[in-house]
Amino acid sequence: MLAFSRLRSTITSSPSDKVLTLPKINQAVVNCEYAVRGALAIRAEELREELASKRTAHPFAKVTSCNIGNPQQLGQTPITFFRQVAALTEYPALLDAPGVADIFAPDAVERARALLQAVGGSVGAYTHSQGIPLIRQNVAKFIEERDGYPSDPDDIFLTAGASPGVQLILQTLIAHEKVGIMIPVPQYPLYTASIALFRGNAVPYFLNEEDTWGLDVNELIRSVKDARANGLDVRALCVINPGNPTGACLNVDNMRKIVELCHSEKLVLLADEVYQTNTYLPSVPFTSFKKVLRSMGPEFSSLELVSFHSISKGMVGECGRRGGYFECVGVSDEVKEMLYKVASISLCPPAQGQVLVDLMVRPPVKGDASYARYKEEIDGIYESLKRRAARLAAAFNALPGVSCQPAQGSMYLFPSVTLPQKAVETAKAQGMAPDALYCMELLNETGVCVVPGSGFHQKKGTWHFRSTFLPPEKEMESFVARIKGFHEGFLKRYA
Ligand SMILES: Cc1ncc(COP(=O)(O)O)c(CN[C@@H]2CONC2=O)c1O
Repeated sequence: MLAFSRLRSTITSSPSDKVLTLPKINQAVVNCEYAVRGALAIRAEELREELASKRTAHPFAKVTSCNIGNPQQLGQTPITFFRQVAALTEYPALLDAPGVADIFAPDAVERARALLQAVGGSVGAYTHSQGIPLIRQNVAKFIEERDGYPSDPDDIFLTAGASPGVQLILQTLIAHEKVGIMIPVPQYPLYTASIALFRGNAVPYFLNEEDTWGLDVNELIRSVKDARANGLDVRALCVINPGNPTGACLNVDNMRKIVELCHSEKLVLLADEVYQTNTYLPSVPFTSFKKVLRSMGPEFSSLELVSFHSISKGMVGECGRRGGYFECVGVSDEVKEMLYKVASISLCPPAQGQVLVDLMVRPPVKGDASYARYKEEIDGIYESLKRRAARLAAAFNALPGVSCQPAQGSMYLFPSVTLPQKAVETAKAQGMAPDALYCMELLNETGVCVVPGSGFHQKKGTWHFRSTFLPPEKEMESFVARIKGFHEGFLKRYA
């Protein structure tokens, strides 16, 4: 992939001949930013190309992408049952081929037949724009069994990952340029990028690092009142639980207060719950906002809640397949029809992504032929994530000037780093954030790609970086040693 800077320099015709020039295109496109795949990721790709072509020597043999929660890029094995079903739906001739039983489990063959029937015979066909009805029914059943409250398949929209679902809701909410959407700081930049793209206003509320990145409802009240006092039409509150980049998990009492606030301030609650199975502390298990909302009784039933989920995270990690859903409750039928209309412009979410959503919400159960292997694989990935989270947090905390909250959930650590004044000044002279300088030098020296905290927004005067804890366990010690060596060298260089 050509880095954008190099690509731009190859265009030779004069800008006046062109329509597609930066000054002329939609400035919302120019202004939006998505740090997870920003300058660091572009540089990482350049380094990958240089290593592959052996054009340039580097003090490392490979680039380790810890900038993105992409488990299978770092060696995580896909779940066997999921891939067996996907393979059979992709090539139905296998279903009746001789010897099929020697390779595929009987319940995989059975599920593939059922899914092929549900998609009308081929995963190559367009599906219903809201998603295959059978799969939406299974999602609703999953939600009911998880929460203990009814879920309606007509409230479920299957999507090409959670991202397009989030963007559809934000686009629908941002009716004019004074609309405000409350987002956590630090936040996952899908939100700030999309709000900018749709010309809305990000209304920050600050998470409390000293309280393991807790969400103080008084800060929410301050945020919404300040924004409204400044003339913004604040319409929604986005909560990421478990958090990205912080990994923080909300407790039920905190969630009840958030629901009460949304109800009293007439805010749509956007609950991003893509990491709902990535929780590592028994003291803070995952509870959905849907369950909390319904448990609070009919007084709150009018609250508009949109909850997002994805096949990209958890122990599934099927990011590239593009599957997910959102459930919208308390939303009027006429607005749901508008959501359907916009969804239908893109025709349908990927059929194979929908297949994986079905498998995620309806995995093998006790007594199924594939259950033992499925459980062993899921538990193995889960326990390994827990160990890696703890190991890397301890390694970061052992670095001078670094403080890292434990990962209660998700796939990331977000340590704060105290940077020498000389580094701060050097960064500013180079027109970059100090933590971006730190991350770029880390990448160039070790091949480890992380994301600077400035890409997630952070409290003024603090510097952070976000790293996944996804490197394979067998590489973790060398990974930690590389970061430790760099960090000590960086402090010496800028002492
Ligand atoms: C909180 C959150 N919401 C939504 C998404 C979108 O996921 P899908 O569109 O794939 O369903 C992500 C992806 N996480 C990004 C991608 O990897 N690292 C990140 O921070 C996320 O972290």
